[in-house]
Amino acid sequence: MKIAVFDTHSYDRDALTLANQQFGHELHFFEARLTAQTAGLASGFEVVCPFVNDKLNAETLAQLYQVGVRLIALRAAGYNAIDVPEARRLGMRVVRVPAYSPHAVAEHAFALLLSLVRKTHRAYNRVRDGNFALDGLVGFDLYGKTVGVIGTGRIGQAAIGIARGFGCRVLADDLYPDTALAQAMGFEYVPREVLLAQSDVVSLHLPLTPDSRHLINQDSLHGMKHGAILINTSRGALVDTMALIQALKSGRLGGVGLDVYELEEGVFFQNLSDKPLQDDQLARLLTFPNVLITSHQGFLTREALGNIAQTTLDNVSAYESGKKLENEVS
Ligand SMILES: NC(=O)c1ccc[n+]([C@@H]2O[C@H](COP(=O)([O-])OP(=O)(O)OC[C@H]3O[C@@H](n4cnc5c(N)ncnc54)[C@H](O)[C@@H]3O)[C@@H](O)[C@H]2O)c1
Repeated sequence: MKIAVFDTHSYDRDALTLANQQFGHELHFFEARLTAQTAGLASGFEVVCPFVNDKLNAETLAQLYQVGVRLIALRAAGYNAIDVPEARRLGMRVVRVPAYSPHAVAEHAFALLLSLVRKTHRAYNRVRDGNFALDGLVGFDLYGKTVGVIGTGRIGQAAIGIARGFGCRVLADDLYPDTALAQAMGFEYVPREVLLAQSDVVSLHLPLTPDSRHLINQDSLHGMKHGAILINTSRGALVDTMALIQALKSGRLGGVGLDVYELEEGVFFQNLSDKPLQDDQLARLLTFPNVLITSHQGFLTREALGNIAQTTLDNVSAYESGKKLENEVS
């Protein structure tokens, strides 16, 4: 099938082109993000392939429908940027890649955590500047500490496995606790307030939904242990950024690792290095020495990119041959 791939970067093109040798679809790559303004580029395509921050709201969907698009093959897991009920109302189907490498994201969460705990992001710059002093670089052992994991799905479970490997006690919270899993992996489900109050590290691994928006807010931040570290590799809007900045200013939090950010759309995935940063909240976050931000790269491993490409093209082939769409968003 002819597929219009939006928001394409070199790593998407490489992975999709390689995987497509086995499928034989006709791939057209557009660098533009998919919006109401760019939806016209999909004219003549029955399938569009957007990425995680492409905003498929009612306006964009109407434009896509008008130019003949009938399948949205999202090459990501989280579909919070797509108005799925509206797509269904128009008669368009939405497929996604529910799992591609939970380890990629969980390992990235720990990359952020370990850097913050041992201050390697600061040590790296110091040593390169010829400063070999250690003052201000005192960290702490992860061994024996308590890690709180919110969301015990695929990525949460991978994160729990890593935390257990470090010798951490793990507390967890999920809408649907799996006690057999907890027993097998050696962790404990507790009410969220208890998790926040007892954890030295809190890591978020749940989807963004109307219920989970600003789950970490002024109240929950006050309920966290003094000096705790917060890691968010899930979705930016799980955290109220203004409240986070206040908690950092007051010194309550020991560190924050973010791979996602509430207002990342239009900033993350772009090279804006020759322009003044327009987002004052992001600029403020970047001033804290104990904040480490990456630009939504949790998924960016060779394994994950290969799996994303494979499942995306497989989803399109299933649609083309009228098979059941296993990865349809309902
Ligand atoms: N940084 C990245 O590159 C990247 C890549 C992939 C996924 N993600 C994010 O990670 C999230 C988790 O992915 P996953 O594959 O583990 O998903 P999953 O569906 O396997 O697990 C999510 C878990 O969260 C739980 N949950 C849902 N709402 C909750 C709530 N309000 N409170 C407590 N628990 C709740 C669910 O019951 C489920 O167990 C995705 O939704 C996505 O936003 C980020």
